[in-house]
Amino acid sequence: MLGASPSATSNQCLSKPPSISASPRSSTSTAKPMSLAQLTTSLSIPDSKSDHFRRLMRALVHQGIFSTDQETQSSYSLTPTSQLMLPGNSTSITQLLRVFIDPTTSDSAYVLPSWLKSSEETTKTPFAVLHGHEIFELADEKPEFTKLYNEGMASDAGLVMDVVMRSCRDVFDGVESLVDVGGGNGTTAMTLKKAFPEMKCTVFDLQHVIQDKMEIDGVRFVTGDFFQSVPPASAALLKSILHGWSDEDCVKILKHCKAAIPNKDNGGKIIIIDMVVGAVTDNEVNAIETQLFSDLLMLIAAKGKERNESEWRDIIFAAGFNNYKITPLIGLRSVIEVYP
Ligand SMILES: C[S@@+](CC[C@H](N)C(=O)[O-])C[C@H]1O[C@@H](n2cnc3c(N)ncnc32)[C@H](O)[C@@H]1O
Ligand SMILES: O=c1cc(-c2ccc(O)cc2)oc2c(O)c(O)ccc12
Repeated sequence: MLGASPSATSNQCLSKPPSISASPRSSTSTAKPMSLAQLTTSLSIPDSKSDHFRRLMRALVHQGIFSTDQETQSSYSLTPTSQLMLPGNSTSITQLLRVFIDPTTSDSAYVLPSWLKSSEETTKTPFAVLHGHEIFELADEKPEFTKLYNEGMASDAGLVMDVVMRSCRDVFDGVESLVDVGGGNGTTAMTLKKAFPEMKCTVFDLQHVIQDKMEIDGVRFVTGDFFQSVPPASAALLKSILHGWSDEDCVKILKHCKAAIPNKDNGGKIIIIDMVVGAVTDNEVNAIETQLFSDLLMLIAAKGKERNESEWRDIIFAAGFNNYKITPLIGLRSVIEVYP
């Protein structure tokens, strides 16, 4: 077990959560329903396959990806879920879904049965058993997958930061400078810089992600390894980082973040955006099921796990922090503010 458990606060900040369906900013989100014939024509599906396609649509309607009029079932409309897959808007998560279904990711699942039975494979993920490298070590061998992965994470950042900015932006009030630890291509930091122009924002990530970027739209880019050190700032942001690492690794990363921010008397804080298993807003159908499937993705593709509050508390206090506050967001994620 990791450390003792001082007091902590849990908070549901979303008395009036923003609706996901109101989120995508695209003219097509008000698209008219389409008949089966219109769909097959626009997708170049021949008449001979029309009934096969209807069966696919029937399953997708059942899944909530599309809706149809109950009586005639003759036309199909977008749902809030499919609106999140529309191309060309900042909250589209199509690229993230492409990461999940890419064989580089999904084929790792087939390694799980033999991996579970083997006592030798505890240091490598099923992903690494299949590919010979962990996901962040593939840049040289599979540059197209690494590009897709980084774009997928950026698309996730577009959606999640839209929700954060509309429901919890006060989390960032008064933060003079912020380092986005493992900040990817800078989507999150650029959203923050737009919302808080006075904030000094730094994106910190591995060399193959930062490449030769120095500064974009006032956001600074710095290459490094969060297992060595983290650049100093008033606040350190960890979005979708810690779920990818073991408890021991998380404690190391958090300790480096603690060293990078001001101490208790000078207002430093860590802002974690990740899942807290079980912490979901009231209006979420199947949210916990989706969190548990995300945990299985971490099982095959990373050394981490999706954590419940008690597991978060253990690593936060083991890294020497004194308090934390959890704010569940609409969707699957929470914001965890962590104080020295
Ligand atoms: C799951 S992605 C999250 C990206 C971004 N925070 C977001 O939510 O869109 C993890 C990020 O951590 C970076 N990363 C992995 N290992 C790292 C290390 N040792 N030091 C710095 N960054 C690292 C990856 O390159 C990647 O950009
Ligand atoms: O393969 C992944 C996927 C993620 C991921 C999934 C869904 C999201 O909304 C955000 C991120 O994160 C990963 C990660 O943090 C890691 O260390 C390895 C693999 C993945």
